[in-house]
Amino acid sequence: MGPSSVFGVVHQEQIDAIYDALKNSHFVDSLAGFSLRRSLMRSGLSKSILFTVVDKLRLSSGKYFNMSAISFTVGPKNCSTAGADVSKMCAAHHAIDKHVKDGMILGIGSGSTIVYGVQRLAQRMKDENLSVVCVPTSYQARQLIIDYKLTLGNLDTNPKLDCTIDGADEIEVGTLTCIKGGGGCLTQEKIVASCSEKLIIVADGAKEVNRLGQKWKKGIPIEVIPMACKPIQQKIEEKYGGEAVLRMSADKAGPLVTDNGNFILDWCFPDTKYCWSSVHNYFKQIPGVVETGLFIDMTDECLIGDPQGNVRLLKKTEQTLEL
Ligand SMILES: O=C[C@H](O)[C@H](O)[C@H](O)COP(=O)(O)O
Repeated sequence: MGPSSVFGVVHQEQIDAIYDALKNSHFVDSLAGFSLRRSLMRSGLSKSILFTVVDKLRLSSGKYFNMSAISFTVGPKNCSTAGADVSKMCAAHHAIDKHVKDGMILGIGSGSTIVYGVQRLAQRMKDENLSVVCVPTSYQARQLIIDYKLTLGNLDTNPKLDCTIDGADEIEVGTLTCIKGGGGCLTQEKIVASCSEKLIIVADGAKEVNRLGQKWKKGIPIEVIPMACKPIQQKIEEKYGGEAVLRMSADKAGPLVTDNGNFILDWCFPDTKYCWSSVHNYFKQIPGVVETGLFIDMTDECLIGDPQGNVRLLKKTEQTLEL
């Protein structure tokens, strides 16, 4: 156990891990500004850890840091997540800096990575007095837009978007085909992306694979109308094998209900050699299937962050296989 501070017990190992992950990162330069107190309210970390890390960063760089960005960098109990979250943050910051321009209609994706993007956008809006309309892809995204006082749009008033920035669960290098929906959001994400000039995916390196399914073992999310769930399950398993599992809610008894009032089947596929467009088309023609989490030929570029604060650009280099 580490030394005590006015805020309680300080866990030295956790502090060192967070500090090491942050100190050489390029985004440290962009962290100035937000009020310490407001940011602490959002933080999952203890005050002792946050204050100690920020003091170390402040001393080593002579800058004042945005605590909200730092507070989202690690989980409160497990500092091994620091690397992945620094990677997500760098990718999301880079995407906002590179793609967001004044006057834009921007789609805001869902998940944990996009939170960093919204934070960066809020900062840019303030610093540069930008005017950007944000169209959400989920209830979570809508709430983020409201919380960060961004301008909330929708597809009725803004049916054409300049760009959408979103996360992904797995990305196939070469084709940039993605699996999305691990957090239960996929249908609205796909609708908004389909209305956008560009779809930019932001992620950490753990999501990159040569073939879908190499790392993501939770299956392809498929949003279904609840009363059609059982027959859809059977049809999928008969056609392709594997198991289509009804996703259960973590905090309520029973199935997870999506933002659209539907269920999700996670199809855990037995192989990695599929023609994904055929699989997607087969699923889509089953009555009751609303959408699949396969994003094929939609992504324009992926920005992949690493724990050192570098961001790599992935472009599409291969055609998607067609039957
Ligand atoms: O349902 C969730 C969305 O498709 C997310 O964009 C995806 O799961 C990636 O989320 P995260 O950024 O948390 O890895």
